[in-house]
Parts: sequence; C-alpha cells; structure tokens
Amino acid sequence: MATTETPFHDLKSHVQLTMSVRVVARVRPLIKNTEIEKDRIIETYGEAENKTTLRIPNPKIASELYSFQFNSVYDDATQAELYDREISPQVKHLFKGYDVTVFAYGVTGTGKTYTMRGGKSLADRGVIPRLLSSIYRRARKIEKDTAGETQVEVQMSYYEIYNDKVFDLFEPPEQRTAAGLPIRDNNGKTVVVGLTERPCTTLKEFEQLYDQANVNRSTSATKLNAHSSRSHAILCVKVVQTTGEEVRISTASAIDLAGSEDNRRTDNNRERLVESASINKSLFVLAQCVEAISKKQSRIPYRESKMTRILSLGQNNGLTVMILNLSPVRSYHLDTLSSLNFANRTKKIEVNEIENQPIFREQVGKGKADGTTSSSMCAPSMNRQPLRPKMLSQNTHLKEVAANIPKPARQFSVYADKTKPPAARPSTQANTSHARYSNIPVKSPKRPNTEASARPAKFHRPNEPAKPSVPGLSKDAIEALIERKVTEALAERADSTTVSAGDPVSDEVQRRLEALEKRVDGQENERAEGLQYLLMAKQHQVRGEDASALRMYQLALPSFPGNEKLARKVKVLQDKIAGKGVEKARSMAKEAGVGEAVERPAARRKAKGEEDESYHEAQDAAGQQDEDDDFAYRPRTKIRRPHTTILPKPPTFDLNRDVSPRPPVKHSPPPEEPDDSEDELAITLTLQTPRTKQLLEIINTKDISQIKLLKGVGAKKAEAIVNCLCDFEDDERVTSLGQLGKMKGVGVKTVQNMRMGMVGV
Ligand SMILES: Nc1ncnc2c1ncn2[C@@H]1O[C@H](COP(=O)(O)OP(=O)(O)OP(=O)(O)O)[C@@H](O)[C@H]1O
Repeated sequence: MATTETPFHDLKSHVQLTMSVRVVARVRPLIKNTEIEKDRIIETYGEAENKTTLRIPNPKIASELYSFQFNSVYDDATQAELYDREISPQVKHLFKGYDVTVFAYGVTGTGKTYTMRGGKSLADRGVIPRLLSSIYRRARKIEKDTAGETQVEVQMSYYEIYNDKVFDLFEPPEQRTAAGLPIRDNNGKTVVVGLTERPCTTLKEFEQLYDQANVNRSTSATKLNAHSSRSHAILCVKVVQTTGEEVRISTASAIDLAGSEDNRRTDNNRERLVESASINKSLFVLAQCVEAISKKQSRIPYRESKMTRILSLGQNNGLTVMILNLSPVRSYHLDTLSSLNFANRTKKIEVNEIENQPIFREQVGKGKADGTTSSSMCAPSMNRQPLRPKMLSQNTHLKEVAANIPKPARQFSVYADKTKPPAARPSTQANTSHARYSNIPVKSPKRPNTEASARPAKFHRPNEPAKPSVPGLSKDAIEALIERKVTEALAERADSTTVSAGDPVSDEVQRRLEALEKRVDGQENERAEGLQYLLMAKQHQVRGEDASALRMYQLALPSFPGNEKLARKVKVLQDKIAGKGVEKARSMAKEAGVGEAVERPAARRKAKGEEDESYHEAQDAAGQQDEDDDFAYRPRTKIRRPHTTILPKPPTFDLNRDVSPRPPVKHSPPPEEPDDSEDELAITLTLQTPRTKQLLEIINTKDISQIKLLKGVGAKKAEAIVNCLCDFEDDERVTSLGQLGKMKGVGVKTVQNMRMGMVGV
C-alpha cells in the first residue's frame, strides 16, 4: 500500500512534534469466544481518520469518564493502517540520519507482539516486517536515483532481555552463557557487548534471520496469553549509506516489550512468576524513569534495570514512537488505566532530534563512528566481538582523560610491563588512524616510571575501607571514574579489533574488570532485589492485601537501609493491620456475645457519610505510590538514622476492661524493630479469652514450677517472671497480656508462645 503522509507528518510539523515521544494508542479488537461486546469499556473519539481521544470509565463510578489524548488513537485498525500512518513516515528520517525507535508497551495479551511482529499472512504482517520492507524499497530507490553512487547496506542484530539478562537471539538458548551479554555505556549511549550483527541484503534474507531468531525468544503459555512473551525483544536495524568516502549510519530499533502481569490472574507457576517479577520490575523502573523525567528530576533511575538502560527513553537522540497496546474489555480495567497514565507521562518526554553526522569511510573500519553515532542499543561492530578489554596504552582518548584527571586515572591505569614489551598486535583495522591508536603507554603523571611499569593498578576490594588517594576525592567519585573508564575501554574495545589471546597485561586487566563487574553487579543485584520487593509490595497494596504488602516492604528494608520513608511505610501498614485486627477481634467478640459493642473506626467513617474502606485503601495506596518513587538506593554501609516519627502503637487493654480499649497512647518508637507478631498480639489483647485468663492465673500464682511449664518458658524465664512479681504489692496482679509482655525477659513473642501453649483451654 502506498504511504499516505498526512500533514501531521510533513517535516515541518514533524520537527515540532518529535521533540516529544510520539504516543499512539492501539485498542485491539475483542478476542473471539472469550470477550464479549458488553464488556467493552474503551471508547475512542475524533475524526474518523484522525482519532486522538480515548475515554474509559472510573472503575468506582461508572458514569464518570476519564479522557486521555494521544498523538493518535486506533480502534480496530488494520496492521497496514497503523504502519502506514505511524511508522512509514519515519523511514525517510531514518535515511536522513536520524535514529528511529519504535516500541510497543502494554499489559500482557493486549497485542504488542501482534503489532510488532504480526502474523504470517501479508495483511497480518506487523510493524517490523513492514519497516524492513520500506527500508529495502527506499534503499533500492536511492541506489537507483544516484545511479549506484550511493550504496545502502542493512545489518541487523536482535536480542532479548530475559530475567534482566541480555541474550543474543541469533544464538540458540543452549549456547547462551548464564550471565548473558554485558552492557556498557559508550559516550552516553548503551551498547550490548559481543552482540552478533548480521548483514542482510534482501527482505527475504531478513525474514529468514528474523524468523529463525524468534524461535530462540522466550515465550510461554500463561493463563492470559497462550503465546506470552517472557522477555523484552529488541531488534536493531542498522542502515549504512555509503557515497564515495562519506558514510552515514542510522539505526531503527523496534522493541516488543514484555507485558506487565497481574499474577492473581495468571496462575503462574514458580518459573513464570520469576519471569513475571522480572518483567514487572523492569516495567516499574521504566515507569519510574518516565515519572522522573516528566517531573524533571535530576536522578533518573535508568540503571536500575537493563531494559531501561537500553531503552534510555529521553536520553536517546532521534525519533521515538511508543505504541500503547490496550485491551478494550473490563477485565483489564485497572491495568488499562495504569498503562494510560504511563503513556500520558511518556508523551511529555522530550527527545533531542539529532541526526547522525556522516563520517568518512576510513573511520568506519575503526568501529568508532558507527558505535557512537548510531543506535544507543546495538553493538556497533560488524562481527561478533569478544568481551576483552582494550589496552589503555593503545587508547589516546583514555590517555587524554587520564592526563586531565591524574589521580583517579591512576586507580585504573594499566602499566605495561617493561620487561615484556607488548607484542605487536595483529590488527584488523586496516585503515586505523595512528593518531587514535598509538602505542605510547599511559603513564600516571605522579608515579615513577619504574613503579608504573612493574606494578599493576591497585583496585579497592569491596571490604576494604575507602582509601581515596586524592584528598577531596571520595571513594565513590574514584569508583565512578574507574567504572567510567572501564566502560569506555570496553566499549572502545568492542568497537575495534580483537586482542591477541594470552597477552599477560590484557589478562590482568580482564581479571580486574571481571572483579569490578562482579562488585558492581553485586550492588545492582541487591538494589534490584529490593526494588523487586518494593514492586510486589505496591502490587499487593493496590489490591488491598496489606499483610502481604507489609511483608514485601519488610523484605525490601535491608536493601534500602536508613530509608525513613520506607520505614514509615512499614510502620503505617503495621498500624493499619493492627487496627484491622482489633476490629476483627471486636466483631468476633460481638458475635460471641462477649462484651459490649465498640465503636469501630470504619463504622465512624461510615457514620460520617464517608465511602467504604476499600476505597480509602485504594486512595492510600495511590498516595503512597507517589511517595515511593524516590526510594533511593543506598548502600548497606550507610548508617541507619534513628526513627524520629512519633507513631501510634497498637492499643493495649486492661484485663478488667478487656473489650473496652483504652484510647491509643502516642508512644515514641519502640527501641527494637517492630515485629510481625506484635500485630497478631494486638488482636489477642483485645479480649480476655479463657486461654488468656488461665495464663494470667498461672502467672499470678508466682509459682516457678507452674510458670516454667508454660510453652517457651524455661526455668530461667520463670524465675525472672517471679522476680518481677515479687516487686508487686501483695494484692497486685498481672491483669493483661500487655503487662506480662513488658516484664523483663518476657516480650511479645514469649507471651504469644505461652498463650498458644495453653492447649485444651
Ligand atoms: N489488533 C489485533 N487484531 C487481531 N488480533 C489481535 C490484535 N492484537 C492482538 N491480537 C490477538 O490477541 C492475542 C494476544 O496478542 P499478543 O500475543 O500480541 O499480546 P502481547 O501484548 O504481546 O502479550 P504478551 O505481553 O503476553 O506477549 C493474540 O492472539 C493476538 O493474535
């Protein structure tokens, strides 16, 4: 079908519009036999050919509609319509030197893979095959129009991010290494090191490679999608236009993100759950990045997941189109709203519209220009490059950096062993400029030559105390510099030639790089684990599963030591759960006819004409969600700050007024960490059950032999209890479990054990 270019896409308006990410919503049709018309909740508005508005009801109040506006909105659009209007117009910009990124975002089962890859029939073909078809067509046209003066080559790489690891899709799964391929920053762009790049000269060749690679992609059947993608798939198509000595390289990246999943609906098994957690985590980080960008925050958490690092939304130059895939039906209501909110923020992201400058042929061989000026996502090399460090002594760029920042550079510099002069390296860089790759070793300005040549650079070990060699430069700053230089060296390495195996200095560098990588990975894993728990906590909380949310937040605590907000959240949830427990106990008591009716907070709310509890919980969760977004990762070494907030403690109750709670007392935070069991105890404290009565009677006997028979109480504890009781006045008694718990050496857990041990009462 011929490309229709609406005025929307003429270059002038395009320049204006592509300053932001272009967001296109696509509502998929109902799925036959499983979805029905009356469950449709999305309506689209606008002129027939140019819909831009979409409405969806408020899940609480059906009559209230939320309205969202995007660059375009499609309802039941064919593959051809979507492609011709949204993607085809980008092809000419690709050939002008702009990088183009198209990615599909949406919940599982909303049509991302259908949109990007599509089906086998011509009509069903998705964005990717159509894009390639356009690229080849345009390439042939350019070659024809220039009478062969301009030659166009197309190369492709294709990889997936599965469980936060990068795998080359040109490699069958059995050949993958468990750790996957490393990614590096290269002058602000992210590259995957060691990725295969395949030249493909015709559409047929591309399709063969693409289909073959898709077999290697991780997909599985889930309850929500029979062919669910379990990974984010990234296809990079590099277009190399050569006219004489001038070479222009630009990259089209097409990304099929895995969809977020609500695991209450998936019935996922353990393996699927792990995948799902990883998918959800990376999408959560993506949402955090988008939020941080839209709020113009200085810290964008790109590094917290590989997907966000690679996507680098808002950091990559060129043109970005996001296709927001949506399901039209009610069962996706909350997920759809969440996707819409995400997309709403994404459309505000501004992207620098910078075209890749032409470079000259001799530079191409060096692998410099293509890697640093084309895609932010693809390995720049033509062939598979092993992950080997580049000798710093060969890299004048690093030398310059080292000269400017002498001390930190010394932390990383590699000192050539003078006794073994470096052997001449076999170079594949026929056109290598000698200005760039000199053999002059990098010398640390202050280190004497002898030392420099004999000793390898010193690395901090993780457990070593920080010993900054430069006053005023923190260990972190030095670490950051080291990492930057390692990254530069590796990326440069990936761009250029192979290093002869077995070179002693390279091996040494390699060993250190691996050590550094492990250390950085260790930190990232810890942070990633914490984020995963946070994500799960939020998901539970949004669903009103407070106990599970609390547990997840508690599990996240060690990864964010000293984070007051997180600690506060834990406390708030504990109090909330304790409050619910108290209510539950009261209603149980009421049902059992014990005690008088107690005014419940929820009842009070109702009496005031407020809405039901679940509404408030959802509101709380939503409010807290915003708060969470700036949980900054801090290494474990950071000193915990003492809690300063005064929070209400679960109320305690008097034996004689069991069912009439005392007004909650404001306490300073307890000295020890709050304990799950405290919440449960708050429930038991509300009532003086026969079990409690019996327990207190035993305690009040002040008889060690009887007390020590209680569960969890040995002779020592019994003695301690009796000692405490000896301080009581003659007629004074222990009247509540709370009082008992406060005795020296007793505590909440012991009381709970004692009570639980009162079997048969
Ligand atoms: N526009 C559409 N027209 C017809 N069928 C569609 C459309 N979009 C999606 N479908 C169908 O819906 C089902 C789910 O689509 P798809 O697998 O593309 O979802 P997904 O978002 O990629 O899911 P996941 O994230 O789990 O991989 C498939 O059977 C697909 O054929």
